[in-house]
Amino acid sequence: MAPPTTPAPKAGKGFALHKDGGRRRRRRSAPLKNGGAGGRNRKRGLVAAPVGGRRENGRGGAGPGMKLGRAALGLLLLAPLAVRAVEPISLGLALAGVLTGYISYPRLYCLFAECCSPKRSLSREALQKDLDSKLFGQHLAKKVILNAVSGFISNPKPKKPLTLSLHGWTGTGKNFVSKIIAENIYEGGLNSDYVHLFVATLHFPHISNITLYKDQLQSWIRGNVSACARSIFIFDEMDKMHAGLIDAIKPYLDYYDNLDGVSYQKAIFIFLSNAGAERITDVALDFWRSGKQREEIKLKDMEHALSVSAFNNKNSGFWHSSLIDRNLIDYFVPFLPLEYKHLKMCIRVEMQSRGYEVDEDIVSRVAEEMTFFPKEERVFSDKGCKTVFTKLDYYYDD
Ligand SMILES: Nc1ncnc2c1ncn2[C@@H]1O[C@H](COP(=O)(O)OP(=O)(O)OP(=O)(O)O)[C@@H](O)[C@H]1O
Repeated sequence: MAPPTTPAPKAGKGFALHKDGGRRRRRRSAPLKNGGAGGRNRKRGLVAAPVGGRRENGRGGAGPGMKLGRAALGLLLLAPLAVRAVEPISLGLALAGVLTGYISYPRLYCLFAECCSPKRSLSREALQKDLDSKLFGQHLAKKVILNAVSGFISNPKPKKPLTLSLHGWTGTGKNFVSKIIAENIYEGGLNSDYVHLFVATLHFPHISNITLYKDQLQSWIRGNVSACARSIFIFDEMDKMHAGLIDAIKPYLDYYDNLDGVSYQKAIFIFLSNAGAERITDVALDFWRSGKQREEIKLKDMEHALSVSAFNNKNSGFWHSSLIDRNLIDYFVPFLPLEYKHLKMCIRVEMQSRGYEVDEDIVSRVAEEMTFFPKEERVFSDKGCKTVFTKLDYYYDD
C-alpha cells in the first residue's frame, strides 16, 4: 500500500492509493504514521509512484520492458563477435525477432494485464446503455455525465482535467455513478490501480493534521498521475472534508500544460457531497407540487444554486474554495431525491441479482417499509435506495 505518510485507502470500496509506475507490486498495507487512518487496503495497496521518476508508458511503467531493452542492447553489442561464430542471416533474423518483441511488448503485456492505456477505449454507447439501464430517476445526472465523460475521453488534448461535483441526498446514486464511470474507463472499475477513492472521514479524520494531509494528497496525486495520466480520483464525503484541504490540489485542476514535468490534463476528479441536497429537494418538490414531471427539471434550475451553496456552506468541503472561485469545477451535477417508484426499481434489480424471481408483492412491501418526506405528502425516500437491500433480507432469511 501507500507509504506510511500517505492516507490509507478506503476499506471495502475498491481503493488503490498507490501505483508504482511499473508493474503493480502487491503488498500488505502498512499502518499509517502521523495520525492517518490505519486499516487495510482491499486491494492490498501499493507504494506512491516516485514523483518525477519513471514516466508513463503503455503498461504504466518500465520494469520488465527495461530488462528486455537491455537484453536487446546486449545482443546488439555482442553481434560483431557472434557474427564470426554464427551464420549472419540467422543472427539477423534472431535480432530482428528480439527487437520486434521489445517494441510490441507493451501491447502484448497489456493483453494480459491491466494497463494505464485501457485495452478498449470508452464507448459512449456502452456508457449510455449502462446509465440508462442501471441508474434510476436521475435524468440530469445521466445527461451531464454521459456528455462530460465521453466528450472528455475522446478529446486527445484536453486543456484541463475533468472535474465533476456530484451533489444530492443520501442513497441517490452518487457513488454508484462513480462506479459506472470507473468501470467504463477501466475494466477493473473501482478496483483498478488507476482509480483512487478518498473518503474524508477515513483518510483525513483529524483537523490537526491538515497540513500533513495537504502534502500527502499532493504527492499522492502527483505520483499517480506521473505514472498514469488517465488516473481517476474520487473524493467521497466532501461535506465532511476540512475546509481548505481540497484547495491543496487546485494547481492540478487548473489550465497548466504541465507542472514540474507532469501533465494533469487527462486526469478525472470526481467530488461527492450531500451539500446542496436541500436545494435540489426544494426544486424537485416544487415541480412535484405543481404537477410537473421531474424530467422537466433542467440543469439550469439547479447548477448555479449548487455552486453557490457549495461555496457558502461551511460544511461542504468547498467552503470558500478556490476551486469554485476560479471556476475549476466543470460540472455541478444534481442527484434528485428518489421516489417510491424508483425504490421499487432498485428492489427488483437486487432481487434479480440475487437470483430470485421478481415478486411484486415483496417489492411493494419492502418499498412501503421505507420512510418518506415531507411527512404529510411522503414523496421522497429519506435514504434513497440505500437500505432497501437489507430490508429485502427479511423476506429471504430462510
Ligand atoms: N438512482 C439510483 N439508481 C439505481 N440504483 C441506485 C440509485 N441510487 C442508489 N442506488 C443503489 O443504492 C446503492 C447506494 O447508493 P449510493 O452509494 O450510490 O448512494 P450515494 O448517493 O452515494 O449516498 P451517500 O451520499 O450516502 O454516499 C447503490 O449502490 C445502488 O445499488
